[in-house]
Amino acid sequence: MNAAQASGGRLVVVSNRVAMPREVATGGLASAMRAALAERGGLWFGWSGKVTERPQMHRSHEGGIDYVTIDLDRADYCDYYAGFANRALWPLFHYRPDLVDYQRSHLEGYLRVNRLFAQKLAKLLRPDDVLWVHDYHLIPLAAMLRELGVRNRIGFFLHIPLPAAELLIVLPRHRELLGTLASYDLVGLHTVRDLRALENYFLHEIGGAMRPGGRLRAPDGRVFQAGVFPISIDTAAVAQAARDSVKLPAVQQLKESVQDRALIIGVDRLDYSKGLPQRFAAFAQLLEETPELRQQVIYLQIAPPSRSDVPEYRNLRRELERAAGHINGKYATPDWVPIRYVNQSFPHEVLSGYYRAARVGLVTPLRDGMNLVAKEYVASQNPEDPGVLVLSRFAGAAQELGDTLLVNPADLTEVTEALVRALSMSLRERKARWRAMMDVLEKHDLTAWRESFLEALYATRLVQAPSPAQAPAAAPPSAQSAPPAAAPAPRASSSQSKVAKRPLAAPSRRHE
Ligand SMILES: O=P(O)(O)OC[C@H]1O[C@H](O[C@H]2O[C@H](CO)[C@@H](O)[C@H](O)[C@H]2O)[C@H](O)[C@@H](O)[C@@H]1O
Ligand SMILES: O=c1ccn([C@@H]2O[C@H](COP(=O)(O)OP(=O)(O)O)[C@@H](O)[C@H]2O)c(=O)[nH]1
Repeated sequence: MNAAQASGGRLVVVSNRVAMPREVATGGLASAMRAALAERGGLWFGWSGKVTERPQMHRSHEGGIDYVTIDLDRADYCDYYAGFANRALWPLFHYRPDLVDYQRSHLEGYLRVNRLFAQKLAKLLRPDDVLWVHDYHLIPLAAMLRELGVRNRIGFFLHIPLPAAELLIVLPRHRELLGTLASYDLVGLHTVRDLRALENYFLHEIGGAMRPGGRLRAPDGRVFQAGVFPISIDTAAVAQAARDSVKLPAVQQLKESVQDRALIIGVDRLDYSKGLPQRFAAFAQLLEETPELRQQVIYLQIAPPSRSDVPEYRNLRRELERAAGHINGKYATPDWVPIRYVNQSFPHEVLSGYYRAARVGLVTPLRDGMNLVAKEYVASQNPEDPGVLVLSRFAGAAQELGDTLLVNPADLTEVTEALVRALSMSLRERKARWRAMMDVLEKHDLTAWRESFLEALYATRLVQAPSPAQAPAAAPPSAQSAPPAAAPAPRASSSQSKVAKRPLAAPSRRHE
């Protein structure tokens, strides 16, 4: 039993995306948290995925998990999700400042929805609950909960990359927004590179200071812990699902249609961060430069549409349709089509069978927080005849899966050469590389990720204070920015603080 279980407190997960039972969860965060909560039970709070005129709150209980979700009205959805989160934060954090479309109204909507989440959630909390907030949609949530008097332990995990400070400062009001990270007890990131970016930003842009043990002190004295926690998959379950997948008609049909050709597979949300145009171009280059492979390979790209209300995503879809049509038109023969481009999502069981049927897993994002598909591909392989992963060095997964073929996705020739190498790799080398990566994934699986994060969250402080269920509705001012009890820190003088005095706040919208 770990510290979190020993406490007896509920785990309360808060994320924009909630994977409801029986829904296909296309997105790493949703699939990972569903598995984590299924193991331990708890409450999952977030957006229902619905956009309605009259937003409602929905409650249900299944498989040991309480689900509480809220709808968004059109304005909130547009400003918060399709606006600030996915047109400002997402492109910037994925090193695409050229795609950032910052609008003040979007930021206001983002703050409005965070405040709405804080108000609804605060009423549901118990004193010993441990909160785990996820991702870039909800950066200021802890600060807003603290304003409402919530003193519970709150951890935050960023699922996407944290870019260098030079990029973060492009965001208007970045100090006010990112400074609120100090209201968490623990901030987790996927890689050491992300952690260094956070430390560097806090030191040089916020005016914070490093404290012993990987803690950071904000200018107002708040201290929080920061650490690296690479997310993972339920390795044993994925491997078992892949073994069982032979029975699935969908998997049998794919294998029959491929016959004895080599299958290359890609599985990605239709997102510009995933490097799909470059990947299609690399595959075209492979066919052009290696004519002997024509007829011998099939590239299956599964790409469920994502964030279609954001123009860049719609443009990408059109671009890929054109590219796939062009490549197939040029190289296809009456009995062979080189690219199978599928804008549909599949359940995990089917995907694991598809991964196992593929000689090559092609995962070439331009930037990616982690990329769980890379890990799922490895875990799904047949140990006696494993396929080869070709992986972008800019995916967080590359930090752990160094035994794969690492490529720079912008270098089409490098990707093409890696594909040739993967397709011709000896069984002996494939087995050796696969075993090394599987050792990593068996040790660092989803349970290990969750436990290490929660252990670290528990270690941040020892004293619990009452939650709003017991505390007055509005906490006294002194409680609002108190540093963690086990980590008291001197308060900086107000002149030292680079964080703007005006708090990030927006009028809250009525919500029924
Ligand atoms: O919720 P959506 O807007 O439909 O997007 C799906 C998710 O995409 C992102 O996933 C990230 O989390 C993965 C797990 O840590 C990680 O492997 C991947 O690299 C990230 O891109 C996003 O961060 C989630 O919030 C979304 O739910
Ligand atoms: O048709 C699909 C496509 C993707 N996924 C899942 O969606 C997640 C994608 O996570 P990843 O970290 O690779 O990228 P993200 O989409 O979160 O950026 C993985 O668990 C995939 O198995 C799925 O279940 N069905």
